[in-house]
Amino acid sequence: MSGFVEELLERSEALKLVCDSLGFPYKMRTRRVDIDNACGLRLGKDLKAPEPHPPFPRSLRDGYAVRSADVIGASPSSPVFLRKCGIVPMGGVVEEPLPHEGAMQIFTGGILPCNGDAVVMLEDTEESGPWIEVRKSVMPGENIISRGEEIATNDVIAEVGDILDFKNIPAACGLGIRQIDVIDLEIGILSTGDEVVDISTNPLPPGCVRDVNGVMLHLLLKHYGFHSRFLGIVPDNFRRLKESVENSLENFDVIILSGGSSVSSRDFCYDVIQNLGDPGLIVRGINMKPGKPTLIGGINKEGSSKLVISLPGHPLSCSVVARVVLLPLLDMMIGGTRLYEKNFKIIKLKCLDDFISRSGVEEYIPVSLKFDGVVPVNSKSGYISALKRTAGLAVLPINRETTRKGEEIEVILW
Ligand SMILES: Nc1nc2c(c(=O)[nH]1)N[C@H]1C(S)=C(S)[C@@H](COP(=O)(O)OP(=O)(O)OC[C@H]3O[C@@H](n4cnc5c(N)ncnc54)[C@H](O)[C@@H]3O)O[C@H]1N2
Ligand code: MOO
Repeated sequence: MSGFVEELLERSEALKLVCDSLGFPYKMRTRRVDIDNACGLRLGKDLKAPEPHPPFPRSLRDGYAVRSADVIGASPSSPVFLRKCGIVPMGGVVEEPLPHEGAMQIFTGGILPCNGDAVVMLEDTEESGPWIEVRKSVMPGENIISRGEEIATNDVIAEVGDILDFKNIPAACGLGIRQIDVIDLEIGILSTGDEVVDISTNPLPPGCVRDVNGVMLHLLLKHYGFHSRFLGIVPDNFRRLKESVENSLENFDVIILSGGSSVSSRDFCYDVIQNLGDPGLIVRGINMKPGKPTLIGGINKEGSSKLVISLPGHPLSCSVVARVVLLPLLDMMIGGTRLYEKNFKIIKLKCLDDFISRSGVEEYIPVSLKFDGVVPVNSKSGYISALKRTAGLAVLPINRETTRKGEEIEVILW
């Protein structure tokens, strides 16, 4: 039994204390994967462009490559005549430079011939025998994209800790990258509680609950780019829990527990984390609602540190603490405060209803998103389906009571 907690840390104080105690950010292990298998993983090293993009100046239009100086002043009433001199083949290059007062036919995406610095669009021209009548002037660089204009060699196209997905993988592919170093972080999940049974249990014995938290944590981590392994359900027994956590720490960098973090005679997470070794328990309780019984600790072992975090058993509370405490810690572990701030985006939205809270504790209220603002989601910490109606969490600061309809509120999006 862990006894009652009088002094609770604020969430931000708790995060800082854990970072300092466990020496975040870590020098992370990485593993190399084919880019085809990288989606949904976290980048382990800054991804640098091996070549510029585009690697050559390309036309953005169908038309004629020209020297812009040759078509100064061209207009429908005063066209300029250029000599037609060949076609730029798609997927190939022309060796001959564009001569003075020459126009070379080019298609969208074609490589600009040497000496050409702009493209006149087809509709601003007329072909007449060996001549191209140009009816519009172009500026240098008009209708083209120059070599390296978007990405120069060695530009960082994604940073350590970024989730690899549809936003950055296509650019990496466009630059010829075939393999990517991703973060190699081993995360284990343990559910605790005599009443918690495997999700395959049917029918459910009276007094039992199927393990919602184990599944939720695994999927939530996956959604945010972390691979985890579910390690089973441990009964409310100090010796069994201690053994499970200690054995798991042999192979995992992070152990996430859920349940058994509160103050009853059946809650053993406190004692287990306290007895881990150095530093053991770092945070005992956070001044937030839900999430008060959150415990955070760790162990410094053979030059590397490991994190153990115990989340509240109630499923909705567990997911809220996972979002606002666990994920920030993982971000800080792999990429420091920079990555945490990048991923912990808070936006201000209009309340379409009153948000009732009490002063003295930071509250996180699940919200659903409407066209012009947010409304609180009707939920209790023991609910298991509230998340599906939840677009984010409204943050009611410690010193704030009710926020009224029409006022702005800060929201962390899922
Ligand atoms: N006297 C007090 N009682 C409670 C306090 C308190 O301050 N004083 N805090 C309450 C709060 S807040 C929370 S949150 C819970 C957290 O307690 P635990 O972390 O010890 O969680 P348990 O008691 O083990 O479980 C709570 C609840 O959640 C169910 N549960 C647990 N694990 C799972 C799982 N993997 N999947 C689905 N459901 C799970 C469990 O059966 C309980 O119903 O304590 C309050 N009490
Ligand atoms: O803190 Mo409990 O986590 O409010 O439901």
